[in-house]
Amino acid sequence: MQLGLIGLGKMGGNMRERIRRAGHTVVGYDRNPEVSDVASLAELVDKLEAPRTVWVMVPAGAATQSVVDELGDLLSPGDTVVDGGNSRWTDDEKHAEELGAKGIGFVDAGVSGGVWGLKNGYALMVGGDKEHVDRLQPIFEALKPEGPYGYVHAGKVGAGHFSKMVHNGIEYAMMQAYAEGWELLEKVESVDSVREVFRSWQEGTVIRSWLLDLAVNALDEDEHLDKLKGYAEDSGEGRWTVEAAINNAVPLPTITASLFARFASRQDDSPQMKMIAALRNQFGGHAVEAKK
Ligand SMILES: O=C(O)[C@H](O)[C@@H](O)[C@H](O)[C@H](O)COP(=O)(O)O
Repeated sequence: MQLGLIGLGKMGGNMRERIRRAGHTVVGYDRNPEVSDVASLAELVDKLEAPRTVWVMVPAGAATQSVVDELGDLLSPGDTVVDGGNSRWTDDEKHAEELGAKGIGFVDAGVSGGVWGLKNGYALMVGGDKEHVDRLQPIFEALKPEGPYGYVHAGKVGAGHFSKMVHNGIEYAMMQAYAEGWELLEKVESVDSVREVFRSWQEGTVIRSWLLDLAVNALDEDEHLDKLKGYAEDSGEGRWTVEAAINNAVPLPTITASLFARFASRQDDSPQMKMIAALRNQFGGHAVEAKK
């Protein structure tokens, strides 16, 4: 099958390789000419036979919107666009409507696997109409892991990205739980090597997981994580998970706390703890530490 693939960064570049290894033809476009197969989106569209399928793998938000807009002008009725980025699910309905008005199909695909996807495959959570999703089956087969799972047609447009968003919310909470356990173990003198405790958990325990394996990898590289600053960014999906929970009145205390822990990591000196120190001092005369 032929596929146009837009965005050849860490994810898209490896996906092009995995799809090619499965015997398909991929025409890739990236703003960086060194990795791009064609010079423009128009050339990419020209190189594909109708009905075309074009997979968008660029950052969520404005970048994805601008590519979808351009594709809406370049593609023809009967073609299909797939958004495989970490887009907000509410953008999917908009994109499906905008493209649908021109007779172009739209599929949203949540893609998980990170930099390991080329080797292990990418887990895919897909949303869209069956006719559009079915057309993409050969590509989904090429990308997904080899086992029986790792792919789901989760529902209508938006369901793929909504599922991936919740996956990422769970990812935040699991990482936070391992991180908290690690910090506590590091604190006590009775444990000789936290790394070896983590390693022992990789087999037989209730909490074994790929994230745990990756934590052991990280500790093998830097046993006490001395080389890192305790600072974590977020790309949006944790926030959207919490927003969706509020909109649906679903309690998500753990995922919400793990998102807020990242915000706290970006503060060198906590403004709210200043207020707490000030109030303890006001009502109880408790000592405060002066800023140096
Ligand atoms: O399943 C995955 O492969 C990851 O979740 C992937 O999608 C990415 O690493 C996250 O988007 C990072 O998200 P944050 O920047 O929000 O931690």
